[in-house]
Amino acid sequence: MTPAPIAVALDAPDLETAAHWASLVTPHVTTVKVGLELYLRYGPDVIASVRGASGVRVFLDLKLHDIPNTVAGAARAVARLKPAILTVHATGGPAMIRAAVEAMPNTQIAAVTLLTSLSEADLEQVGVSGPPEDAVRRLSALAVAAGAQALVCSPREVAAVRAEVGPGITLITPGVRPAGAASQDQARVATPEQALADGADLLVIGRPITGSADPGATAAGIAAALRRVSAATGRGA
Ligand SMILES: O=c1ccn([C@@H]2O[C@H](COP(=O)(O)O)[C@@H](O)[C@H]2O)c(=O)[nH]1
Repeated sequence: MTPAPIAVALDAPDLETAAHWASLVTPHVTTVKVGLELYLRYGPDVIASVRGASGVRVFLDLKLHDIPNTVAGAARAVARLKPAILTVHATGGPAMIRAAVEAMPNTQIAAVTLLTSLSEADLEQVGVSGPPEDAVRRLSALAVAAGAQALVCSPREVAAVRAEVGPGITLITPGVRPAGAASQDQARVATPEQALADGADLLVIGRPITGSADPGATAAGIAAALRRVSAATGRGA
């Protein structure tokens, strides 16, 4: 069975757990994601541990956000780890995004638009007023113009972003929750089926898989649901 376009977020407290989750889900998904919790605790060695023998694609979600020179240096520092994807914040601006792109020619630089944990009210508090979709579209256009090959947005905005940037850009959506699952600290969410049908290329899913009794079986179940959407719509999977 072809693995589904899912990046499982390995937000684990220790390396053994992360590597175990990775081994359980890799038959069913294309990608595993290493974020701040694991990377800051274990450093670069974590990448080889989760990549394991399967050689699964690793998405390094460091969400870099600093002046261009510093981001370029940070990107060069992780380039040897050969992540498939590295995140930077779109609000770092075009020069910062371009610095990351130029520093990592063999990695997709994904610009995070607005964190999926932020509600419209939260966004208002940090000075982003109006529908989140408007700011997400604007940041997407800016990031793509600066060279980003991928964008991170919520599944609620993915159709609008696709309309904005066209077919050539990889759209990555965290904030994915199977029907009936708790949204936890995510604010702008949709189901895996909806995210794929609306144009997402890669669905980031963490706790609904890793917090389940059987992460391998849960990943397999979501992958099967995505294949059904794909068969019906011709999208992804
Ligand atoms: O806007 C964003 C950007 C990144 N993330 C990351 O995705 C996962 C989501 O995990 P869940 O357990 O499925 O909520 C997590 O690693 C975040 O750091 C995001 O959620 N939103």
